[in-house]
Amino acid sequence: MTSPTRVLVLNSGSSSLKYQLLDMRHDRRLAVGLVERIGEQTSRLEHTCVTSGDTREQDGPIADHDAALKAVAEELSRDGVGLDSPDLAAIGHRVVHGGMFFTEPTVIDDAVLTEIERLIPVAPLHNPANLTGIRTARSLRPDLPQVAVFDTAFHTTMPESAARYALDPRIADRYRIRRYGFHGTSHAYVSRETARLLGRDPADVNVIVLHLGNGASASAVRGGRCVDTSMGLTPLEGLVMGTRSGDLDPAVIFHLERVGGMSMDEIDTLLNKRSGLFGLCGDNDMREIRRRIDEGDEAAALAFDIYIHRLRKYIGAYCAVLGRVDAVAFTAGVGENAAAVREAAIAGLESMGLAVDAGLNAVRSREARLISPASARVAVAVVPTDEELEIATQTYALVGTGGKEELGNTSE
Ligand SMILES: Nc1ncnc2c1ncn2[C@@H]1O[C@H](COP(=O)(O)OP(=O)(O)O)[C@@H](O)[C@H]1O
Ligand SMILES: CC(=O)OP(=O)(O)O
Ligand SMILES: [Mg+2]
Repeated sequence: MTSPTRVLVLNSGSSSLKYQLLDMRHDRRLAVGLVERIGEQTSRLEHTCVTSGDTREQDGPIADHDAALKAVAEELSRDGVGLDSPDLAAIGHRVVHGGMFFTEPTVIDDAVLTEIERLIPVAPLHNPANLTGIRTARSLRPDLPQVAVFDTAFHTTMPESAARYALDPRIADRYRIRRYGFHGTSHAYVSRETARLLGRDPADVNVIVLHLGNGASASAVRGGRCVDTSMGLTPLEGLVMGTRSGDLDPAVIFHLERVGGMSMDEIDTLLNKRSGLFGLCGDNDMREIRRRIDEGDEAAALAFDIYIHRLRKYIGAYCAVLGRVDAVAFTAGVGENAAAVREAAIAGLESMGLAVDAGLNAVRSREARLISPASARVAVAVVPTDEELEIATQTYALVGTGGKEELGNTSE
């Protein structure tokens, strides 16, 4: 019997589940989909069978990630590519926090699950959802290798000068407090694709990657290795995000507790879920914010300005960290789609070799593309991320043909 060549990738977010089924041997996507607003009354599943081009939608409450994955499994079965298929080689899971321990994609066993669980306090929005996805997938196919691909892994190359906070190392080490960074799968993929777009070897290229989704982070990548990134111990540090504050004076927390009378849990919820763009203006979707700005809404305009100001500070900082910058790459929901964000982030930076061509910036496309004028010293690019493809590639490299025997896989 020929070896199975398909990989199912699960990217569980705090309230969403994105998934893709890929055939790695033939380099083909078979199915893609998304479950949104998990846990609310208005959940929605959108499933596309790529081979037939059919899209099916399902509206109605989906209680948790367990129910979401079971609904996805049913959709895949309807297309004849269910989880019971002998063609499935593995399931690859995005796991947000891998701490110090996981620097590589890892086949999941009970010990790995325990370690991911132990990291919940430093990724409270993400690791619980990732764990539910893994447990449900294991219950549906206990015989199949399940692989964890960690958001933190790409950032483990950061030098100590960037990874450490200015804290007494005895305290930092005891509590494993350091800057881990997140969205690493995306930063790795996008920095490599940017080099490819420039027709250069990733080892020779220095890139600033701006991953601007609901969560947002920037990274400085020198020759394919991360040397700094904006998220820290948890995904709260750095840029202004959809609902997260990003950087603030840590004394704000003391002040809210001592003067505002808030509990630590209330402050945690405030900073993670009710801050950022949402906290500033009541909306976390950049499309809605731009629409409100066009109607003259001042709160939306100020939220946009604060978002852009922080982003520009990180671009400047990472120019200094890298010394020589070859490209700035915009990616994820906002970075790929919001031309106004890209324009405002780069405006007036000609002295740093950065500029955006208005015509190129206005083009809408799913392809990686340059948006800087031909004369610019530094390339500015839009490079769509594909965390699922990257997770599938890493998963298949670990358990696909060759690795299978070693793992003692008995899926046939
Ligand atoms: N056409 C668009 N214009 C501006 N912003 C967009 C557009 N499409 C999506 N976005 C932004 O992208 C965000 C989602 O990005 P995404 O990378 O999918 O985030 P996540 O993976 O964190 O859920 C939305 O909240 C919205 O702000
Ligand atoms: C780590 C993180 O912030 O992830 P997301 O953008 O999916 O919330
Ligand atoms: Mg994302």
